Amino acid sequence: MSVAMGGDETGGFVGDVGTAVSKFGFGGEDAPKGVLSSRLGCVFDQNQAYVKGSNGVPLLRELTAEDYKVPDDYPARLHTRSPFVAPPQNQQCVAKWLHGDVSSLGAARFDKGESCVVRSPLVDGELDDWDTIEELWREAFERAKTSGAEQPVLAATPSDATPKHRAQYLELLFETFGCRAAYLARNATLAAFAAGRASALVVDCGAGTTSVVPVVDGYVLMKGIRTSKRGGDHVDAHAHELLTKLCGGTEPVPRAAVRREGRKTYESWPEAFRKFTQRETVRDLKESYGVIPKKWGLAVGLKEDKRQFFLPDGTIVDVTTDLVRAPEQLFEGVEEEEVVKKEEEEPSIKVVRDARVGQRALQPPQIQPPINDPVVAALPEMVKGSLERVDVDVRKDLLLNIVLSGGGSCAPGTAERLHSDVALSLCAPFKAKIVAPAAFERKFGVWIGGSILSSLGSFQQMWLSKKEYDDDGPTRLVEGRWD
Ligand SMILES: Nc1ncnc2c1ncn2[C@@H]1O[C@H](COP(=O)(O)OP(=O)(O)OP(=O)(O)O)[C@@H](O)[C@H]1O
Repeated sequence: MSVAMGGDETGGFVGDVGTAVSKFGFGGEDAPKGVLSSRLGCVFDQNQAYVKGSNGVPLLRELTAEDYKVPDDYPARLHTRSPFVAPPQNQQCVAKWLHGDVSSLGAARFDKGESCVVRSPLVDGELDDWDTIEELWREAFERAKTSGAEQPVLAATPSDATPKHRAQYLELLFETFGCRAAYLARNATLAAFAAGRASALVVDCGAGTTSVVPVVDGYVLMKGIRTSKRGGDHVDAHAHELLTKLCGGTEPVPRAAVRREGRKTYESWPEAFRKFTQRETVRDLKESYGVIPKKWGLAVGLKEDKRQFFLPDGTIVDVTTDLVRAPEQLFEGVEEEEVVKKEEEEPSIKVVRDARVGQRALQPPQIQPPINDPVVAALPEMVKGSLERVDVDVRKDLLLNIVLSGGGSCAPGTAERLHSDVALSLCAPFKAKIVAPAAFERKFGVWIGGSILSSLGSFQQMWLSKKEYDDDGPTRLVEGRWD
């Protein structure tokens, strides 16, 4: 039995936890009330850890040297998955979460000889760190002065979230937060709703990943999902490299180090934390200077007021066109073996985008490799690959409704470039239309879609009640109802 909510009770509390930014607020409103950084500083209790007891129940015990052993896959993770400090093997007790300016707060900890790791709720687009997800919801409820018991809660999940992760999400909402009613919606469906469409091909450029997701009549066509690890974080890493070269090989000094007089401890910060703080400067630069040429191969001019950039320590950098074009990385595909080569011998990276687009324009459509294949595909290729996986009948409609969503799609020129490259790679008589909402709506599109959905009168019977949860359990509910 579903909970029917009527009258003033429509709306609920809506949350979209992202890799870099989490958005929370009340359904029915135009914008999220709270926009929180998803990257949280985490200070562990130095002496205690949770370990699994024989019956699976978490036990608290003193840490041993064994717990601090760096996992075997540490360097690989550092490079390919997350730029942050890896926690010890066993899960330690969190002594304190740091919200807000994690760089400064973390730096202060290091000054005092304490440690701080930075954690993110998603890794490679997958819900990964449930402690961080819980903490973000807790903080959001507190700031909004509400709770799961007071009103229904709608949570946005990645479009390709697995049933296991969706069941875990339900457990979190019903058991940890005592929700009386909840609903899980997929990101792409919500972004399409926000753009006023029930059917669309949603191109979501987030921080951790970029995905292309076909949505038809409000349902995600799972087989058509294409995901790439090239998101805003990847662009930041690329811009970081270019900026360091421009500074003569010296890494930019992070703001947190400048504020802390003389930056005495800066060099001794752990490598991963230093990178995290440096990326903030790079992100500022990318968001205020970054552009994508409207057509492939087009030159980019530097505006008079955007030829120089002030680093936090006062150094002035002469900006280059390569640097402002960093967001163009989303349109470039690279073979994974070549990425590996790049680590060993610097200039061997080969961009395959131009070759591919040029050839594909003359060739009939080809069968694409499977979803999440080892190729880091360029955005237009992902669009094409996604369309090739869905029914021929819906392709035309999807092509006329390519909806841009996510903060990473806000770089000027993204919509025009996508249109140009998609037209070039399609070689079919189809026309493509890009729906590019205003930057604000792109950044918060998923949340806005959740806000619209949760306040529709016809949606109120869709909430899942606590009784249903208790009767069926999360796994059965997820399988039977949402997947
Ligand atoms: N004007 C801009 N130009 C380029 N990138 C931008 C701009 N504004 C924001 N971004 C980038 O968008 C990303 C954040 O977008 P968004 O909030 O959609 O991601 P997220 O939801 O946290 O990540 P994900 O969807 O991968 O989980 C960051 O990488 C940010 O730097």
